[in-house]
Amino acid sequence: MTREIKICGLSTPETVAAAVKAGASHVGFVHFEPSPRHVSLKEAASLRADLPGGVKAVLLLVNADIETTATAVELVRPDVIQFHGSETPEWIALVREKTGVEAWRAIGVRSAETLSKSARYRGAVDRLLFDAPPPEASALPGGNGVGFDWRLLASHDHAVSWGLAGGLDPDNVAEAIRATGAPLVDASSGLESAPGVKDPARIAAFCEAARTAG
Ligand SMILES: O=C(O)c1ccccc1N[C@@H]1O[C@H](COP(=O)(O)O)[C@@H](O)[C@H]1O
Repeated sequence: MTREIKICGLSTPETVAAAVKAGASHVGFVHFEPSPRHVSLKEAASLRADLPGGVKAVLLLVNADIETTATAVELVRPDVIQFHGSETPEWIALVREKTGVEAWRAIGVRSAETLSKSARYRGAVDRLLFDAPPPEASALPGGNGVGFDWRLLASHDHAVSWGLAGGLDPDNVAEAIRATGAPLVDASSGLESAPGVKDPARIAAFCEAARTAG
């Protein structure tokens, strides 16, 4: 299987270049002010403009309103919007219909029930991204560097294209792939030397480990 690799929370041309060089299929830009990885729409547009054709730009939004979403699509021209808040299937389907942009919805996986309930996004999204639920004390709905019980995914009958996120790093991504069969893996904080500061060596190691996982 050709496995896709998303490197998220990039904020500099150097780290975007490192992700591209390492073989990422997707690079992600977080537009959410409380995040240490937040980039303005102007910054995201500039980073996106330098991407080579084969690498997809993912813009991460959290419960953005209609104006912000429309401006974001117009300025950044993302290939994908990653909805990482409490966006409903109806809202996402509407945005997708109006913009034509591929839509992913992050789901914080607490239990097998969460997974079965995520089927309500079928038809509204192009991909579900299974992530850990945020720890109680966190101000962020994602990007917390925590994982969840991958065994839940191994026994789940996927009705929608999907990917795996949540606490992935160069040391655990191969095991995560073996445990879940994830067709796409996504990492952010596990590739940093400090919050919001991506480490090119960790990006390269993550991509290599994901590519060569058995
Ligand atoms: O990265 C953030 O700051 C962030 C903020 C708000 C929502 C999601 C966020 N990150 C995304 O969460 C997943 C998992 O991240 P991690 O690897 O556990 O750090 C990934 O898609 C991040 O881009």
